[in-house]
Amino acid sequence: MAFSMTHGPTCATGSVLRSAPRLHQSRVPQQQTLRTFCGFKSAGSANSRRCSAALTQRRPSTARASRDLARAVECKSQFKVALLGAAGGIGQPLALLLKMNRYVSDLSLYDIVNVPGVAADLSHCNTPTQVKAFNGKESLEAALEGADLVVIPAGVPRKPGMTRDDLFNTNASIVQGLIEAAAKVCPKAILNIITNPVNSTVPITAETLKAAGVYDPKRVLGVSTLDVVRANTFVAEAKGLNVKDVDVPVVGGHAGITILPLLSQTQPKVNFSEDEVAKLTDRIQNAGTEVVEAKAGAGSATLSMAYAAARMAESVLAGLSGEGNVYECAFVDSQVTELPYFATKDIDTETTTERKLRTSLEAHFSEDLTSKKQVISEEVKRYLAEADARANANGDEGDEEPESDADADSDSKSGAKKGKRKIKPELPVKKKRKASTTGGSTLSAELSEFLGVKVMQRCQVVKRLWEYIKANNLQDPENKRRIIPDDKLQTLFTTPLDQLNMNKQLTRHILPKDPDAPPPTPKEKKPQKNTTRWRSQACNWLDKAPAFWKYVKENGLQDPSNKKNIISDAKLKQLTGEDSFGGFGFMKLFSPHIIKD
Ligand SMILES: NC(=O)C1=CN([C@@H]2O[C@H](COP(=O)(O)OP(=O)(O)OC[C@H]3O[C@@H](n4cnc5c(N)ncnc54)[C@H](O)[C@@H]3O)[C@@H](O)[C@H]2O)C=CC1
Ligand SMILES: O=C([O-])CC(=O)C(=O)O
Repeated sequence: MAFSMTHGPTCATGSVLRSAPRLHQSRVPQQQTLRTFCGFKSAGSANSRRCSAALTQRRPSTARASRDLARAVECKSQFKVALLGAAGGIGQPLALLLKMNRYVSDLSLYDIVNVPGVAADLSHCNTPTQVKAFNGKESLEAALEGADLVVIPAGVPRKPGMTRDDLFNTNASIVQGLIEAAAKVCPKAILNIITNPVNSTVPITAETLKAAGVYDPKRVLGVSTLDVVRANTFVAEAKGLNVKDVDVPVVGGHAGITILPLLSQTQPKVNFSEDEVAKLTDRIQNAGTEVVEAKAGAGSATLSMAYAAARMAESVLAGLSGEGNVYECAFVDSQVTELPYFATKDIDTETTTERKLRTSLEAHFSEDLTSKKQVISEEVKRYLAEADARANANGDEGDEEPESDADADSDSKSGAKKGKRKIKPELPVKKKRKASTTGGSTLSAELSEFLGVKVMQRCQVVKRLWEYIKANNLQDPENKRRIIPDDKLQTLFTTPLDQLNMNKQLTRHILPKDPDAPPPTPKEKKPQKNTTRWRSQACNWLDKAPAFWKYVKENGLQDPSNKKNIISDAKLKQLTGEDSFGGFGFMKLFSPHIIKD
C-alpha cells in the first residue's frame, strides 16, 4: 500500500534516519535551515530566506552572491551521491542541482549511454563537488561504491495516452537490476526512487532488498515530492498567495487518484470552496499527464522533477548530516494499516495500533481517510494483479528477453546471476507484446460488442479505447483529459467522462477471468524470476495480511514491548517453526504453506 509523506508522504530523513527502530517515518517540521536552495521549501522558516544565490527568487546582489557562494564552499560537503540514469531528461538537470548542493562532496553519474559528455560539461562548474562519469553496465558497481544516497531516475518516461503503469514492464526490470547492485555494493545507502510507476517500483525495490537480506524500510523512499511542489504552486496561484509560503500535504501514492492532496491542511490556513477543492485536486492528480501531453511525445516532466528530486536529496542529506527538523514526503513502506504502504506522519508504531494510527491521522488531517485507504488499496491491488496477470500471460516474451552470450558475459562481470532478467539497454521504444490468447478477462456484452472480442486483458482494453478516442477525435480540445463520447462510446460510459472516471466506469465492463478460456499451454517450467515472485508475494500479502493480523490480535500474540514482533502460539509455531518472528515478514514464513491458484 502506499505511503506518501505529509506535505506529501512519509519521511525518512534527519533524526528518523539516525534513530534506529522507528519503522514509521515521522514528520519532522521544517524549521531548520536548508541553505542551499531556498526555492525548495515553503518559507515557513526565517532561515530558508537566507538561501544561496543559485535559486533565490530575488536577484541577489553580487556581494550577497559571493557571500553565499563562500558559505557553500566553506560548508563541509561530506556525502557521496550516485545518480543512476544521469544522462536522461531528469538526470541532467538533477546532476546540475546536485553539483550545486552543499552536502555533496562526490557525485557519481551513471547511465548506460552518454555519461562522459554530461560529466565533462558539469565538471567545469566551479563548485566543490567532484563529478565522476560511469558509463555502461560494467561500471555500475564502481559508481555505487561508498554512496550515501542513490537517486534513481533511470527508466522510460511515458508518452501521451499511456499511464504510468504502462511503464511497468520496462522499468521494473531496470530498477530491479540497479537495486541488486546497490544491495551488494552500498546496502546502507538511502535510495530515492524516481522511476515510474513509483507505486510499483518502490515495492520492487523493497522486495529486491529483502531477497538480498538488506532491506531497511527507512532507507527506501519513493520520490513523490513533485506532487507537493505542484500542489504548492497551484494553490498559491489559485489563492493569490506567495508560493514560498505555501505548504500542502499530499499523501497516498504517485499515480492518478492515489495522489491525495490534503487541501484542508494547507499552510497557511486557506479556505477552499468545494469547487476549488475538486478543481485543484484534479489538476494536482493529473499534472503529470498535463506535462506529458504538452510535451507531445517528447517525454514527461523533467525540469520540475529534477527540482523536486533535488529538494528531496537536500532534505535526506540534511537529515543524514544531523540537522534535525527536516521533513519530506515520500512513498514508503508503512504499517499504518494492514496495507504494505501508506502515508502518515507523527506516528509511533511501536506503541500504537492500526486503528489508533488511522484515527490520529484523521485528526491530524481533519479528513476521513477510510475511503482514501480503500482507493489506494484498490489501486495497488489492481497494479499488482495486472502486473502478475501480464507476467503470466506474456510468458516468455513479457518483460524478459533471452540472454545472449554477450549479455551473459557482461552480466557476470557485474556480478549478476545467470538466468537473470536482462535489462533492456536502449529505451524509449515501447516493447510490443503479442496479444494474449490465454489470459484476459471476460468483457460485458456492450464492451464485447464494441471491441469485437469477448475476452481481453484490461490493459489492452484501455489501449484500444484510447486508440478509438484518438482516432475519432473525442478529446475535449480545451482539456484533453475530458472525453466527449460519441454514440458508440456512450453505450459504455456515462458522462461527464474523463481519463480517471473512464477507468472507474470500465470496472463494470470487465468481468472475472473467462472460466471457459482454454488453460494456458503448459510450458517448460523456467526458473522463477524475482519480479514475478515479488508480485505474487505482494498479491498474496495483500490478500492474506488482514486475516493474519486479525488472528494475531484476537489471540493477543503481539509482543507488548514491540508490537511488530509476534509470539507464536502452538498453531503459528507449527506453521512457521519459530517461537517468535517479525510480523511483517510473515509471508516469507508462511510461503511453504501457500498454494498458488
Ligand atoms: N517520481 C516522479 O514524480 C516522476 C518520475 N518520472 C519517471 O522518471 C523516469 C525517467 O524519466 P526521464 O529522465 O524523463 O527519462 P529519459 O528517457 O529522458 O532518461 C532516462 C535515462 O535512463 C537511462 N537508463 C535506461 N536504462 C538504464 C539502466 N538500466 N541503468 C541506468 N540508466 C538507464 C537512459 O539511458 C536515460 O538516459 C521515468 O520512468 C519517468 O516516468 C518522471 C517524472 C516525475
Ligand atoms: O506523469 C509522468 O509520467 C511523470 C510523473 O510521474 C509526473 O510528472 O508526475
